[in-house]
Amino acid sequence: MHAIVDHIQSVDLKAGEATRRYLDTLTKPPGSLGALEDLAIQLSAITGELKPSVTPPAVIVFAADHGVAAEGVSAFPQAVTAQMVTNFANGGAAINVFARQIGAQVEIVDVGVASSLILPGVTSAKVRHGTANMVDEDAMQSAEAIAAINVGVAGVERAKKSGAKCIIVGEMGIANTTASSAVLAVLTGESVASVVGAGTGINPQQQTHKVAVIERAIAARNADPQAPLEVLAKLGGLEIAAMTGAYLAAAANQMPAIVDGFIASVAALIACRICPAVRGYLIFGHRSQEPGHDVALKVLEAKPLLDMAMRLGEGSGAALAYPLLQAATAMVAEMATFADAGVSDKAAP
Ligand SMILES: Cc1cc2ncn([C@H]3O[C@H](COP(=O)(O)O)[C@@H](O)[C@H]3O)c2cc1C
Ligand SMILES: O=C(O)c1cccnc1
Repeated sequence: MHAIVDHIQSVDLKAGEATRRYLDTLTKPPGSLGALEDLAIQLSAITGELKPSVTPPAVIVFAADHGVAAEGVSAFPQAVTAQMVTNFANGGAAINVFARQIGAQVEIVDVGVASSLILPGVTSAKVRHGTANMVDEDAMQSAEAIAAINVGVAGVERAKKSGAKCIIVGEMGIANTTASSAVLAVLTGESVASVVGAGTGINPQQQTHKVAVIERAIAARNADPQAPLEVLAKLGGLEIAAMTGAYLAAAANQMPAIVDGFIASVAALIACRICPAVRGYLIFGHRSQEPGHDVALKVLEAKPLLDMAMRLGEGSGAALAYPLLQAATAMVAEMATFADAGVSDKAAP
């Protein structure tokens, strides 16, 4: 992990500025393409290029289980994680559909599913068979968290090698909104009640129980809020760690990463706490309905591209936002300038 962090440089603000100036030479009133222009500027800052390409994108879904599922914090049983991994491998999940729509390759990585099932089409990188129940003991050891981060780094490096120009990471792990809420509450100092939501669809009574479980775990683990790796190891998850590693690797390789919903944003926050320069490489795809997402977006000073009232995960909201990145790059690459098209520029005052 330390090796990858050493490779991360801040985004190239000069390249972004050059694109900002170029955008004003294109045949449109200055600034009229709004947030799409900001996106084009950010993509230039990330890649250092005036006319970068974000095609093809790659989707990597990290799957892992959570010991805290035993506390009854999800509407679904733990077995669903492994069952969904099979569904991903068969191409039947929402993320498979959206990935096909945007021409993305999909890699499914088992970084810590509890079951021992080995499936064709699933990359086996199991660090351990799910985390421990964070109410009783640390979710994982620091070395395991680092190993899971490295699984995420390796995933992005494989995607880059196969030609990917944009990274979308997703997750599957029953009870991972519980782990993410715990991590977020500790890292931000916000109350547990303000970050907890319904996840897969628990009722208000179950939600009160979920808050109590997280509060007990936070008190028992006593993680240092200034130590992101410690917070991740004690209260997080293996797939969350892998996503953190993926964002670090995207930044180290000057690749744009589209962040999905709540869980992805918590992983992104951990990456930014480990290395603040990562932030410039992140594009936030959508606003999830999970209430903690707004808290995470606020501390990351992020404005998501879409607001679709979604609360799925898997990378689904990031995949839906991807065509906007394509539009931003096509705008820069293909629009005529005032000079080229013989269109009169703004009248001099
Ligand atoms: C069939 C199914 C498919 C999913 N795909 C993503 N999630 C999402 O729901 C889970 C988090 O919610 P909680 O903390 O309440 O368990 C994660 O696996 C997340 O990716 C799913 C959940 C289910 C049930
Ligand atoms: O926004 C998310 O990432 C999310 C929300 C609910 C359940 N699973 C994921």
